Amino acid sequence: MPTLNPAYSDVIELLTLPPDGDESAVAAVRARDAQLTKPPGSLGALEGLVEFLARWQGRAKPRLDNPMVTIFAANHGVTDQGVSTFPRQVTAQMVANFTNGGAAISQICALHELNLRVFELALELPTGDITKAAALDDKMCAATIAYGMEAIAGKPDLICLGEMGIGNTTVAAAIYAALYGGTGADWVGRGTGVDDAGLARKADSVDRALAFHAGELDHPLAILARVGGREIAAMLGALIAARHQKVPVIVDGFVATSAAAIAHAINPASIDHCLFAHVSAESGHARALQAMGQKGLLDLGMRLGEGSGAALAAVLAKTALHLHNNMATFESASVSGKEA
Ligand SMILES: Cc1cc2ncn([C@H]3O[C@H](COP(=O)(O)O)[C@@H](O)[C@H]3O)c2cc1C
Ligand SMILES: O=C(O)c1cccnc1
Repeated sequence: MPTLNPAYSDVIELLTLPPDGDESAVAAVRARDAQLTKPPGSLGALEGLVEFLARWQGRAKPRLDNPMVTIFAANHGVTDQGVSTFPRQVTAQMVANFTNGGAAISQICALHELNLRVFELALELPTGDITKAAALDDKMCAATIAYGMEAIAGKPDLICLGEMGIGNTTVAAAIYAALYGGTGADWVGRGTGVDDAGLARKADSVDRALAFHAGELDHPLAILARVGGREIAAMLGALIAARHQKVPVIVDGFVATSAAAIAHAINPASIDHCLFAHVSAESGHARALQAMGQKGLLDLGMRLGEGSGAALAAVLAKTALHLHNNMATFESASVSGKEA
């Protein structure tokens, strides 16, 4: 890879040799699962969720005592190009709504006992408009990744990565186009609900951003700084720190996945501890997941962001773990096992 700003050397190091998953913990989970009063494999993906928790927590008996939904919030200069149906102030207003309990994610978390933490990233200071400037300089980008690493310090046993930032479906599309090729039209979707003219403005903004930064997009972290955003950098940091602290990660939709795409482009194995919660209705998400060799767990036609899809996947993980821990075994319930 080309020379990269030295500000990123720690990030590169942490992404280069991430710790492996714990296969003995997975074996222990499988051994217990085989004793539970159900036909083998009958809980399908729920069984895989328990294995996922065991592998990346490094625990034969995985726990979900402190599952955490994180929302990283930031503002984007590219909103000057008319790429969202909502004004930039909505980012801060929704942050207040998250804390006051009025947002969809607040209610999902309240109902299912998930901790919700919101991280505001200089909302009063939108990034540069990517059609004519870098979103962030490299130092700021590296510092924001570092901030994201700190954000998960409260010893969660699972984190869901979510975001809030008016305009951020445009910058996520720009990241995918820069990583995987294609034009803006291949990657943009309707976001908060833009009409056809808005969709065309989004595609054109991505194309102009790629043209403006041409020659500077030769490393995934340069792409993040040039055409990304603060919340995406912070989600990348959280994802990286989680791996090193044995915290499994559930990634939300189109925007959150762009942070994982940056890590994946540097080292595909660096996102092995990430589960992709769902396929967002934002067109482009399915394509991005495919480019990363990933599948979404759920397909609910959701296109909200704010970690909502990830939180619902966490609810399934909680259910799966509860079954794993509390179902009877063939022996304890005196149920006859499989015939040879
Ligand atoms: C009230 C409201 C609540 C939201 N919660 C998440 N988003 C989502 O929409 C935004 C991205 O879409 P775009 O690129 O079209 O601006 C992000 O903030 C995202 O999380 C919301 C958007 C709005 C308006
Ligand atoms: O899937 C997402 O992340 C998404 C879709 C639309 C708007 N905001 C976020």
